[in-house]
Amino acid sequence: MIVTLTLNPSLDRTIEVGSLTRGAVIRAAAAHLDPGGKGVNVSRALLANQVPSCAVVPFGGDEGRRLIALLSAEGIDMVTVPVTGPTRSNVALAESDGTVTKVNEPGTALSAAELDAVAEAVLGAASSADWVVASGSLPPRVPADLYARLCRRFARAGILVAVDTSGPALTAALPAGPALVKPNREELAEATGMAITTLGDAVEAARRLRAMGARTVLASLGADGAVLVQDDGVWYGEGPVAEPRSTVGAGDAMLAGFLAAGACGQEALAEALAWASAAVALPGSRMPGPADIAAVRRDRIRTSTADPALPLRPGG
Ligand SMILES: Nc1ncnc2c1ncn2[C@@H]1O[C@H](COP(=O)(O)OP(=O)(O)O)[C@@H](O)[C@H]1O
Ligand SMILES: O=P(O)(O)OC[C@H]1O[C@](O)(COP(=O)(O)O)[C@@H](O)[C@@H]1O
Repeated sequence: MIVTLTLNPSLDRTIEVGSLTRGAVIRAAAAHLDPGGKGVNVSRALLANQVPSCAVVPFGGDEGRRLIALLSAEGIDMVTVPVTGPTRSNVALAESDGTVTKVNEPGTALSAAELDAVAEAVLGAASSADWVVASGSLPPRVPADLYARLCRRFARAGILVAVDTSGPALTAALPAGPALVKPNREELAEATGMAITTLGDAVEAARRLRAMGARTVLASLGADGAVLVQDDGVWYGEGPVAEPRSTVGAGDAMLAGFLAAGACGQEALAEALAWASAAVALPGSRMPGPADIAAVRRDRIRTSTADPALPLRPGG
């Protein structure tokens, strides 16, 4: 069973537009409201594919009640923790060329008592877990080493921890030896101080995260795919998507697919890419189900040992 912890969940509004012009009034082509936050999305993707998961979700205010209602409607198994501050809302502007601009609110601070209540909830839920996924940003004033403390606590219980976050929370978690980290290209560059312009740079940066303590690194590279670096090898893969609809949640779908496939080796990377490609073809942050994943052309998903010279798309 896979427990997810989302300390900073969100209501995710994805607004589809033709293209963005700053200062203009733009008529949206479509809009979607989804439950969100990275760990929540991992549980949503797992549920959509009948993989047992339990989401630990702090929630507050009318926004938080709306979030819980949306998750209940999807049938998510969850442990909810009421908190004082309102749950945040994030906005993603998805352009027709596949570009997504995200505006993520910081969220509201958790009191020490609320943080203890969340920790108790995740410790309780994790008693029968194989994995705990600590995913997403930390709310304001939550200590940056929180994920590190969870990693150490669960390591003592023999529970594997996956961390998907950024900035100081990621840097602080690495020495605690997380079993798996899932940085995107920007987070990989930020954590290592490297410029990531080729696949070789991504592999080297992932190797540096392993040297800092992570056991397995699944680094996602947007449209360029992903690279997997672990004890027994380095693999690269990509899953082209003919018409990208929304990339919001793609990384979370990737992480869910990787865990669902055993979190090790080339086959798990291929499955992760299939889940991510399926997510990108869906609107908003809708998580792909078996039919969406089956529709992904597996012949177009190529995994191989990494070619360091392969250039990545500019910017990324
Ligand atoms: N434009 C795209 N075309 C095809 N696949 C994509 C695209 N954007 C993202 N993906 C897939 O989703 C995965 C995660 O996307 P990425 O943006 O790297 O992570 P995150 O969502 O965590 O920031 C990528 O590794 C890739 O497999
Ligand atoms: O697009 P990604 O990186 O997979 O993350 C999707 C989720 O992350 C969020 O953007 C929140 O990210 P943060 O927790 O890092 O602020 C949610 O709005 C969304 O549900």
